[in-house]
Amino acid sequence: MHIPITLLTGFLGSGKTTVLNHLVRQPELARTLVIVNEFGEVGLDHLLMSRVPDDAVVEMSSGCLCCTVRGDLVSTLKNAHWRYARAGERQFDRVVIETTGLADPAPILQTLMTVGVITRRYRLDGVVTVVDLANAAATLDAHPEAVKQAAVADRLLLTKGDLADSEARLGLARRLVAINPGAAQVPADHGAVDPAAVLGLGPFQPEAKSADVAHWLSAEAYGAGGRAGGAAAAQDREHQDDEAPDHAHVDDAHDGHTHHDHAPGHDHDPNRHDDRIRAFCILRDAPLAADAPERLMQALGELAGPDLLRVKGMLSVQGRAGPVVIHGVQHSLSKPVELAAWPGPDRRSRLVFITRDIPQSAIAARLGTLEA
Ligand SMILES: Nc1nc2c(ncn2[C@@H]2O[C@H](COP(=O)(O)OP(=O)(O)OP(=O)(O)O)[C@@H](O)[C@H]2O)c(=O)[nH]1
Repeated sequence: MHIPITLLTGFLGSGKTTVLNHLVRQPELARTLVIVNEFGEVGLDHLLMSRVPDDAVVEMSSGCLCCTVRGDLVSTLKNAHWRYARAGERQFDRVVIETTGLADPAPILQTLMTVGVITRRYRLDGVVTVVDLANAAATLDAHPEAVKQAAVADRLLLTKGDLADSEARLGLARRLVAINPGAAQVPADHGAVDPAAVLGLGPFQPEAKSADVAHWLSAEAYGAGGRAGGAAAAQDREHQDDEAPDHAHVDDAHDGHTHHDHAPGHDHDPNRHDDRIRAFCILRDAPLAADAPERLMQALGELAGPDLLRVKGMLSVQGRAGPVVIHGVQHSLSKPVELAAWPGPDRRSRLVFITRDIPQSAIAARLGTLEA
């Protein structure tokens, strides 16, 4: 069984360590290997995590995780089996990696998704991005990496709500919806968050209920929900060029804080990095041709690069009982995997994209006809 890895990323000083300190005290994370990237000489995070058993923390001080220590990350994960074992038995069942603030998450994700010694034993469970409500607006304006961190997230944890007024909180929630409509926004005041809100986010868990796959895809948050199949639904939808989506996909199951934000269009400042971000869903009503997954992966391979921030898809393919699931981050694409069952009656193929500067029309043209 593959060991799930959660990537905890977020803006500088946003509260990642505070979140992690809370999480590692929860019983659900009792058998978790925490890998912390330290930057500079003072192992502050390590001190803050003093209650984590020493052998569960790997401190890597050789530099920024995204650029210089991927080799360390690979060897740490490769060796973890025997290094964190007692009497020959591995002492952890999951991994959380905390990245340095403002690290570009893409190279780390690429490492986790594509390096053979990792993918043989581990699977990426989810990307959790911590967003500091007090400072995020300025951070998003100043740092394209911050926008990227929000765009690749499966879940957004909102910290420092106590330091932001309600207008600022709402404005930021809307802005994050525009960047990443599928990622639920969960408050994490002073790091307090339900482990269920950050674990089990991936689509490939054997024990997962099939409904979780739909949750993972969140196509409805991209404007693809609530419509029956049929010819009228066959057209592609793009909501993002000029408008923010209709509603935030906010995870109210785990935290009890529900915001159903209705997001109008956002201001258009050409200097804002997030104005280059587009989020859209491409739908296909009819089952796709048997070779569509391969053709799709080839087309996505040509599109893959720094501007393909995130793609997730659930495909209906002729001759397959369950949906075929794909996903990718920038340069890295997962292999298509067939799931045992559909999560519900909606059997349309759905592909959700978050891109930078790539319009839906360009993607649709590249994908071409995938139907039989
Ligand atoms: N008021 C308030 N402060 C918070 C909250 N969450 C975290 N903090 C504080 O924010 C500061 C930064 O938190 P850290 O957890 O160190 O942030 P980090 O993201 O790990 O920081 P770097 O690793 O340096 O990027 C600390 O002083 C925390 O106590 C919150 O919800 N409210």
